[in-house]
Amino acid sequence: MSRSVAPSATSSVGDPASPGSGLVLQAVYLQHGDAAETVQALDDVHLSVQPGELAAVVGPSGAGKSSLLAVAGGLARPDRGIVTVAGHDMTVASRRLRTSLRQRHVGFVFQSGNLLPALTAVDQLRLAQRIAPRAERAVRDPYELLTEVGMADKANRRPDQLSGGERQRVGIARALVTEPSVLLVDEPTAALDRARSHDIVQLLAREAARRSVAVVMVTHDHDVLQYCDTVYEMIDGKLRADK
Ligand SMILES: Nc1ncnc2c1ncn2[C@@H]1O[C@H](COP(=O)(O)OP(=O)(O)OP(=O)(O)O)[C@@H](O)[C@H]1O
Repeated sequence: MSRSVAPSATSSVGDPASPGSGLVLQAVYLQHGDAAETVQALDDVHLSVQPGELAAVVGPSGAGKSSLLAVAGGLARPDRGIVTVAGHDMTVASRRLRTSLRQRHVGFVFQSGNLLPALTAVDQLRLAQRIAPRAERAVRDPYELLTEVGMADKANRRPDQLSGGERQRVGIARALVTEPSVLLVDEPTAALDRARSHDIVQLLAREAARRSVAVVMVTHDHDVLQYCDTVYEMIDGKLRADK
């Protein structure tokens, strides 16, 4: 199965908002810059990603994809609009409350895994558990998760003893260890060859479905879109759906 990205006529996409589950963005605007020069990074963005769904976002450099992830994860506050994660408002004024909501409900996976060099794979997961809010700490057995992502036999290796694809697997397991409702994934295949890229995105699709996590993946890799439930294209801050 292969999919192509065909922009729709409007920038309003996704199923109707369903507060209480997954990720919902409604009429979200975000500007960067100052009075002298401003960039409309997000321009009336609507998006709804259900639990268990893997949604891909493609688009040219500077289109607003990272801004979308930042707003979805509560790292940035939009100028206008609504962002909810598992029914929780991520646009709340207090930075402290946003941080707490992010720790409880959002997981991030970065381009290169973003692992700590000195820690073994299993310790990366243990540390994530330790710094999570109390309620999320003991929810998953790190070894069980590493087994699930195919890394059981390398649980005691440090990042420099792992391949790029293996580091990415550990990064995914680490993001899932606190059982987030939403997983935000930035270019997970950028450093991988074709076969490893397919493995990683298939793993994301499987984990999204198995754990009922709403996953948003930013990617330039059109080759892996076949594993995604939905594909969106971002251009000049506007999000459009794949037909
Ligand atoms: N802190 C900032 N100050 C000013 N402009 C910014 C800032 N951050 C991002 N921008 C601008 O906002 C727009 C969207 O940037 P963003 O990083 O979201 O794009 P992107 O689609 O993720 O790009 P890439 O694929 O290159 O990572 C770009 O025009 C960028 O130059």
